[in-house]
Amino acid sequence: MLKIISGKDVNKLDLKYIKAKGILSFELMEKAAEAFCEWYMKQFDRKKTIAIFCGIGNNGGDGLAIARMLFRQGYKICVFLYGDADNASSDFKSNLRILPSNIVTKHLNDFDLKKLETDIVIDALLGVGINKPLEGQLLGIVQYLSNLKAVKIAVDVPSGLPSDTVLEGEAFSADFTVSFQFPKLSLMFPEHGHNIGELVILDIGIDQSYFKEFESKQFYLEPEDIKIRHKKYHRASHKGDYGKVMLIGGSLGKVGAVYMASKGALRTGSGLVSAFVPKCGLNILQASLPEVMVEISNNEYIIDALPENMERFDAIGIGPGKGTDIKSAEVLQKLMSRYKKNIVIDADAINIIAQNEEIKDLIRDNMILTPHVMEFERLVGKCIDHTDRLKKAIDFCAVHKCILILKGPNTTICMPDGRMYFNSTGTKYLATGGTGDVLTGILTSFIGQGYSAENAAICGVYHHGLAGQLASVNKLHGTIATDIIDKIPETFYVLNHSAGNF
Ligand SMILES: NC(=O)C1=CN([C@@H]2O[C@H](COP(=O)(O)OP(=O)(O)OC[C@H]3O[C@@H](n4cnc5c(N)ncnc54)[C@H](O)[C@@H]3O)[C@@H](O)[C@H]2O)[C@H](O)CC1
Ligand SMILES: [K+]
Repeated sequence: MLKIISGKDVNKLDLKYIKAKGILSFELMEKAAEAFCEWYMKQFDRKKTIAIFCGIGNNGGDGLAIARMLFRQGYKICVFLYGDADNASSDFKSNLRILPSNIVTKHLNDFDLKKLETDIVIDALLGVGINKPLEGQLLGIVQYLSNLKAVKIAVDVPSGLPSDTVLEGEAFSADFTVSFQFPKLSLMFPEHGHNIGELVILDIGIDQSYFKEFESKQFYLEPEDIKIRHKKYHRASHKGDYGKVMLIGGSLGKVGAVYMASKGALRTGSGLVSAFVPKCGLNILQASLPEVMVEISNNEYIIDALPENMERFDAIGIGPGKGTDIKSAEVLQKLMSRYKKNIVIDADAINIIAQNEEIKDLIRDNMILTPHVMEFERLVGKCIDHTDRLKKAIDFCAVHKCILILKGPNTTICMPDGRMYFNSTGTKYLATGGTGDVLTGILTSFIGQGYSAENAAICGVYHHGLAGQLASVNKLHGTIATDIIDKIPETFYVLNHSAGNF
């Protein structure tokens, strides 16, 4: 798990580390540049021309070190400087001194960017040291480079993006953002999706123990965090050990949602999965998913009653395809007040809660809510931006003592005590109908298998994102929710047979 600290603390963190290790800050910059080059060389061949844009701070220093290292590996490099080198950081100056003299180096004051021809742009103009929005010449440069037909890579953060808050004005638009040691908080914000591109986090060796003194309850999930939470089963485990769960949902035309949630639960490993649907869902589910036991409500088209003897189940997921009519609302209210084990609340069940304060008051510590951004704002009101959204999410959890999973890029698990876990798996291809239903099934399954609600949320979100990644490898924008379900089992295999991030 990587602690996400403020960009303002990065300098302090570096100092602490270099002091403890007895190394120079220059050497830490070398490590960062080496990590970047190792990643870069795996992605791009030597034929591609590279233009590296360097400011005069340490981000620019990284850029110069990267230029030197890639040049020595036979890559075609041109360096562009911005700012007065006399005022540069000392590690920038050291790197400029040792920049091989046969690297073409130009100052942006003396170069007409329209003449630039390059395959790759590396942006090392500004990092976490930004102290005001971009303006003037620098803004013009960033705008020009953002629109260039080239592969664009941002070092640490896209230049112009503040590390912890929402962007004011403009920032570099990257295809890849390669951030050092931990993702800066703003890289988690949906508002910055088009600035960040694909996010890569590189370890530069600063151990988590150095992060202890920096106040933060925000974390970025890593594969190890999931593996240590997995329950171990033995050779004589029986289906009772894998849990008995129920998924409640569906209405006329939306029975597929319960199908996906139920199949998601089965593929996550539940021992027994039951679905509770309106009558119209019975034949559909029995025919399409014979592994699921189907129970029906009295009404043909909507859920108008609760299943008998709900305590049979180890966990219940409710919401997918359910509808928001009054009868459904009553059913939800009864479930939330009577069922004492864990409940996963999704989709229309969240929409019902958003419209009914009395039901909202029933949210308790045994519940996990899984809204996407729009559902969340229905629940808490319009949010100004993602900073506001995250604050409201944490306040919501503190008041109701529940877990809230805010779905989106870097889906965020918010805990009642203020902790936030940002997911590191997932893909833009998950943004398609039904994927939320799959998550409900996965979460309900994990809880049914005996995971704590917290561990179920962490593992569930991670596996769901990874299944999305695996499913979309060849299908890209054609990936659909049922493809993701089919990849769930493989996520356990992939996770257990690999090291590092995905
Ligand atoms: N542990 C790590 O992650 C490491 C990170 N490294 C890199 O260092 C930068 C941060 O470097 P810093 O010198 O603190 O700041 P910057 O390079 O981002 O910029 C400072 C520079 O820019 C001027 N400035 C600020 N805002 C503006 C603006 N809007 N317009 C123009 N100029 C601006 C400011 O006055 C300074 O002169 C981090 O991101 C990493 O890339 C290290 O390599 C080591 C390890
Ligand atoms: K940058």
